[in-house]
Amino acid sequence: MQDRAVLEKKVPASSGDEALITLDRISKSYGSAEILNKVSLNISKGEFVSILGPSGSGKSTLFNIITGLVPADEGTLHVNGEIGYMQQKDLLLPWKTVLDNIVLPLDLKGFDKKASRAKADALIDRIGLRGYEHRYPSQLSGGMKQRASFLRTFLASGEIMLLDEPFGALDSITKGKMQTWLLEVQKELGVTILFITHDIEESILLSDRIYVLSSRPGVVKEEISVEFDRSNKPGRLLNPELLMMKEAIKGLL
Ligand SMILES: Nc1ncnc2c1ncn2[C@@H]1O[C@H](COP(=O)(O)OP(=O)(O)OP(=O)(O)O)[C@@H](O)[C@H]1O
Repeated sequence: MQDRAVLEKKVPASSGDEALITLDRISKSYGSAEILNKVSLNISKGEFVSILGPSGSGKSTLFNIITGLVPADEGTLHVNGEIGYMQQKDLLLPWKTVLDNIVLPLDLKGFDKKASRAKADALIDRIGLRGYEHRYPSQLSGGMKQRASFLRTFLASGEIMLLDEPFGALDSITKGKMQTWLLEVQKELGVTILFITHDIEESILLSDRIYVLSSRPGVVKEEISVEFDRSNKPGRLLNPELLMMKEAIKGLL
């Protein structure tokens, strides 16, 4: 008999490099289409891990399984902490102000409105939106909207963030700025990030580890550790070993 996927939630531990998410041989099909085949991966506290794969390799399906939105057919899943899921689009509500959008999940959970707003306000400077908190999403640039969406996800979850191609729709200059910003903010807030991308360079720039997923069905082809200085972003991309890594990853996809 096949194992059913199990979602197990435990109380998060305060320290150590324990695994926050562990997937063991997760498989998923839609009808006769096999989307994921025995995908195993893990992410420990404080890590930045990317799932890199071509369009249609099942990356978003994997996130939907981790968050419990979609059941897996086979395999086991352990989640140790609160997960926040930021999807490709910012999904800000156009009729609410930036601040009201950011605190929306807290309002929905029934938290004290004043306290939630104070909590968000304390982080508005950090996401570079001071002066914009009472504006509407249509008055913000693409990068600003993604930063607002990031803070909303962070406040709602706080510990493990699943980011599904958050910079996919941004121009390359804004994307570069957002990548630098994300690394800084991850360090400051101490969050663990699982990140979806189909951009090889982006995965090398941001990640501690990369899982390379093949297409049809999604299979983990390689797990790569990126052991380079992440504080020096431009230097990272010019590092000859990283250029070789980029070429090697290209060969896998
Ligand atoms: N609910 C569903 N029913 C049927 N097929 C689905 C469903 N959700 C996803 N699929 C199919 O599963 C495959 C993988 O989709 P998924 O969105 O997970 O890939 P992805 O790697 O995230 O792609 P992209 O990079 O384009 O977002 C696609 O072929 C998609 O059409």
